[in-house]
Amino acid sequence: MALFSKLKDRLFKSSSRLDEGLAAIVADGGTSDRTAGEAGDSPAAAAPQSPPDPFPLPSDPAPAPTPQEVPAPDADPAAATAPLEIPIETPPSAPARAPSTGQSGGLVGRLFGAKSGAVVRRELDDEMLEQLEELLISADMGVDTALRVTAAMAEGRLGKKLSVDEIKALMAREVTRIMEPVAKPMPLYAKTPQVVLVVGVNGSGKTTTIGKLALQFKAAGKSVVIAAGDTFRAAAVEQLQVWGARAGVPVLTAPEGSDPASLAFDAMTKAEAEGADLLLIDTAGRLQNRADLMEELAKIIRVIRKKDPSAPHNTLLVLDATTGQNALLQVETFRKMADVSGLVMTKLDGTAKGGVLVALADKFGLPIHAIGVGEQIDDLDAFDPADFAAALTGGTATTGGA
Ligand SMILES: Nc1nc2c(ncn2[C@@H]2O[C@H](COP(=O)(O)OP(=O)(O)OP(=O)(O)O)[C@@H](O)[C@H]2O)c(=O)[nH]1
Repeated sequence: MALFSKLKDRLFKSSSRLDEGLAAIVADGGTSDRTAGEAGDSPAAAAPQSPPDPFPLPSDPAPAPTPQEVPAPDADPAAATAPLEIPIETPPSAPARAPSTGQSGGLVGRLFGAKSGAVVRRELDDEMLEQLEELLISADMGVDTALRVTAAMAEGRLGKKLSVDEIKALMAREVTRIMEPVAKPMPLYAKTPQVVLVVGVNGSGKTTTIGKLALQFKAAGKSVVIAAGDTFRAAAVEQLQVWGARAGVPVLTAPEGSDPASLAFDAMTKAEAEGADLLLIDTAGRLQNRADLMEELAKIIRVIRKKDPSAPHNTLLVLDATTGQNALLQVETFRKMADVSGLVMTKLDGTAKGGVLVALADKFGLPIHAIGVGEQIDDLDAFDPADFAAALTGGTATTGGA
């Protein structure tokens, strides 16, 4: 399945929450404008059961995101940050999903002109802005970011009448603006082996993400080695072996309970000897005992620097999007333990908390290298801000500068 359609389908929960909330906000004090050329009196025309797909995709499957080479003299940075070129047409003024109440003449039906062929618009005032803020906070965007987004939406528009679709498009544009600077694939360096330390709390999706990354790097022609650094949990090591086998990448393990730093050192030696391009090191994620974990990570870093003072070249923090605002705390905590260089957000499929990505981008500005949109090995996508914003808001894919 191509990237955007997957994201659009799977971020359904976030966008449906925003859809419903926006419909209610606009209905609260909005008035109908009958507009020429919009839905007519026929219920079939007014409340389409299958609205045209606002984001048609090319028939060819999209290629797996290709990691960016750094330094890459001929590389086009724009192409690198948006590895998938998906043509997006401007959708007609239809909601992303057919409003289920459209035929009943209920709230959403009225909004989308089910009976009257009219579009409901509401004047943008302070009260409406407050309601929009609350809606964004409920989608886990956080107070500060929600305020910033609504303030930008209001700029020059106070007193104007806006429809649900117009608000969605504005919202998507502001979200895109915030997200564009952080959409960066994980850089690849000329020096090998490139050491990638993968950190994050247990259950965030580290193992799965390492398997997915290994497959993508391998598909890009890189030789990859994985080190199972959570040596205290046999189950974690076994899982990583399963993912290594799926990706066709060797997984180096050490006896249960042995020193993870010593495994990391051995893995470096082996990766060097084998001329591997990348070494992905899994780590434990027991935040319950923060001091131990901090010491363990510090030791791994100390030891691999004996082999290569510039390592680790990337420290990826894997965050579970379903944890919502807690992801912000995890970033703060892991930044104290390691020099986090980028994020991978997992479980964006089926969460109503996708807004936390916007809060993360706004607060920390750390690159988002990839997003997990499912449990299968190919469910790791490059992060595309406009597609994300459209999927989150149910609005129109657009660029921040638009
Ligand atoms: N839906 C969905 N599930 C995911 C995604 N990424 C990981 N998971 C699931 O999340 C659960 C935990 O993933 P793991 O990769 O084992 O997480 P971990 O951080 O390695 O956890 P520990 O092994 O406990 O340290 C598994 O059931 C995965 O299938 C994703 O993008 N989407």
